[in-house]
Amino acid sequence: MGDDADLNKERLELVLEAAGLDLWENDLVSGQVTHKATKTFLELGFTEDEIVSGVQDIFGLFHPGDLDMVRQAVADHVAGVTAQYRAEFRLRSKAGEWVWFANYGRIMDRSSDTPGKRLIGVTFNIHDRKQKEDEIAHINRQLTEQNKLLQELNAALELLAANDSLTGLANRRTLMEMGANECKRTERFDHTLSLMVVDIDLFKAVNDAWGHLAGDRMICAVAQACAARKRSGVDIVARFGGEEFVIVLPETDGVSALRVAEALRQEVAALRVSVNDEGVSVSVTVSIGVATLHKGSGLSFEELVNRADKALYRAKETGRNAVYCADVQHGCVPVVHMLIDPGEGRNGALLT
Ligand SMILES: Nc1nc2c(ncn2[C@@H]2O[C@H](COP(=O)(O)OP(=O)(O)OP(=O)(O)O)[C@@H](O)[C@H]2O)c(=O)[nH]1
Repeated sequence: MGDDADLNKERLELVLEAAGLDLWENDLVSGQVTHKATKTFLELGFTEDEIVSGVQDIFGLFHPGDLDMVRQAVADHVAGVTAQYRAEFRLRSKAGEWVWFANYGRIMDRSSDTPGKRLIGVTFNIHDRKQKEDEIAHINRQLTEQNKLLQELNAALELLAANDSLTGLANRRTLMEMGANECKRTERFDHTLSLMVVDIDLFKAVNDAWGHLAGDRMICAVAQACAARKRSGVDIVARFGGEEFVIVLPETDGVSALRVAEALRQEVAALRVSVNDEGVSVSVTVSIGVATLHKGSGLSFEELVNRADKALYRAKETGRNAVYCADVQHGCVPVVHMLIDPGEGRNGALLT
């Protein structure tokens, strides 16, 4: 029998050693360590003589941030809440460094009057694993931050790719894409679509007289006036080229578009644009060409822009600061009707 016990003890020691486990036993009732976790203490840099023999003394080696969790894990197991006692924690080495260990244990006398007299378990070093977990967590945090940065960069790039950098309006590429979609909607749902091409009059003279910066200010001022007309989520306001803008007005017939264009023309004509920092400001006017698309016209968005452009040229030819309309329904018949306020002579001309 004694031989068997010795053999079993040897076998157990071999298994524990091979698995890197350190056996311990605590008497929770007396608070005494009844089998010391020698290997663990040696790993922590203590000598065998320095190994403490009170459970509270061992708790004194625990990291303050882990202690409550460990106590709770023991209490839960003693109370029968958990089938095993498990905990991961840091112990202070003799040199003062924190080393990660794990405990796995069980009350062996649960059915006795004083359960907790024999809490037996093993301790094993998990420092490398924890360090790797920390490294992975650190890398994950970095990746998350980098992803966030990439998303922000992508959003900024998308904005740059879609918008004009001077005015912030949609750029020509965005206009052509969105405009083509609006044309498809017109065909499919029989919605009337109007479009204006807005061009600053005699803009070169502003550049020549006051410099390009002043020209840029004028472009921005007119861009703002165009954007102010925009029905949010409906209209498209774009910078088409240098001093030329396009406004797409879905669900808008020719007469309504002419009214919008005329209001914009008047609003711009009332503007004063500051051309230097000395307080000098100049007036500005625009010529506007309007074209309207109806279902069945078969026109592409580009063709619609060209029509509005032709009306714009007419406005320029007749003296500028004017609104002209190309009636798409009737093709390119060169007939001019005065549509709005014929008394003024310049505005609201219908060009077919
Ligand atoms: N400041 C500035 N000027 C620009 C920009 N893009 C184009 N231009 C200038 O705009 C001027 C356009 O001149 P024109 O096409 O002759 O037109 P205009 O002087 O407005 O004459 P009309 O259109 O006939 O009334 C050119 O001198 C371009 O160099 C820009 O982004 N900023």
